[in-house]
Amino acid sequence: MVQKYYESDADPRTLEGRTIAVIGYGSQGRGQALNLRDSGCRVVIGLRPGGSWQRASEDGFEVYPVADAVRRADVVQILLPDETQAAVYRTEISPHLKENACLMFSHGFNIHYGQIVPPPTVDVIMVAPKGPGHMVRRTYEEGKGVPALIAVHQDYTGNAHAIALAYARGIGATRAVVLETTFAEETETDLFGEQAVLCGGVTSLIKAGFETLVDAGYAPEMAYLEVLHEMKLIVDLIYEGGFTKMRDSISNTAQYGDLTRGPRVIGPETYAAMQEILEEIQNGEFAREWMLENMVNRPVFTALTKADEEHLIEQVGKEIRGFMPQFKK
Ligand SMILES: NC(=O)c1ccc[n+]([C@@H]2O[C@H](COP(=O)([O-])OP(=O)(O)OC[C@H]3O[C@@H](n4cnc5c(N)ncnc54)[C@H](O)[C@@H]3O)[C@@H](O)[C@H]2O)c1
Ligand SMILES: CC(C)(O)[C@@H](O)C(=O)O
Ligand SMILES: [Mg+2]
Ligand SMILES: [Mg+2]
Repeated sequence: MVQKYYESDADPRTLEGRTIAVIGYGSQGRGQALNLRDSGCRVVIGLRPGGSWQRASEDGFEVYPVADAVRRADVVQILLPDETQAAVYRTEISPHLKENACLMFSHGFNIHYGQIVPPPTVDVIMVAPKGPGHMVRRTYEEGKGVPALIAVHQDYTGNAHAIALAYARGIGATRAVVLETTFAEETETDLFGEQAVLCGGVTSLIKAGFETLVDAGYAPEMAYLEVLHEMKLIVDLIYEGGFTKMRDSISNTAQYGDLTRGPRVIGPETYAAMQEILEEIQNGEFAREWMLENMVNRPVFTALTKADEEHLIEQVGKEIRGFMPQFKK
């Protein structure tokens, strides 16, 4: 069984007197930094001038160029985009890391695929929230937490595990649950989850349902409510109580259709595709493709993003959400 940790397993005193430099102030950087500060930790932010700098200052943080933040820090949490971490690490982080410092990640990509090789004189750990950064913050503000994974890649000081647990507590994760893992397991399962199920799988499923209804002559607004808007309401029930709770809430007609038709949509072809996607992650092919895509200025990433932004479902969604009070800021 996987090792699980809760609030009482983490000692917040482990981080007392230590300065945490959060490098990057985007989705995870902002969420984690604000939670850590509210949990009593000393946090500074490392950034390049521009974009997020002003936001971090407005939120009341001391913001420094990356190298200066690293020089001040006992714990360096790298929350830059995965594809820029190695370059920034080489030029602005590695030369300034203190001996005995703790280098941290929220995703194992750069360590697992050998893009960053830290010196032996630092701890290397991961605290990876299992949720988007905005939810890491929102859930903490509600007094709850988003679960996280922790892993130790290198334990130079003998303190690496205690720091990971204390950090996980600082961002609110021990209010939910923290699981022990390895960099390899986190990297491979995280990439698989986002590609095949959470992001790639779900958006492709929604799009396929929407296009099928619209192509058959049904109103796009109807199709939107049916396959996108209601998705959240159904998933909320699954989230709260598994398939059983969701099926308790839907009609018997829906449940019979679910049980008999679902496997026709996600059939052997999908299982085979999932297997292939997992193998590309395990053998490094996806990582290589993503790194090369970045070297040539991301033509595929940009074109596919634009095509989806222009999809009818996005236009209809924007209009429909505009009428609904729950989406008004
Ligand atoms: N987005 C998520 O919810 C999520 C969830 C779990 C793990 N992660 C991991 O967290 C890490 C951060 O991802 P993110 O989605 O929060 O990133 P992001 O793109 O939202 O934010 C990146 C931040 O880094 C800054 N930045 C970019 N290039 C920089 C440079 N050269 N120098 C200095 N600052 C620079 C940006 O201004 C921004 O503040 C990644 O390892 C990712 O895999 C993300
Ligand atoms: C939020 C996700 C998808 O779970 C994360 O893994 C990411 O890469 O953004
Ligand atoms: Mg993830
Ligand atoms: Mg991910």
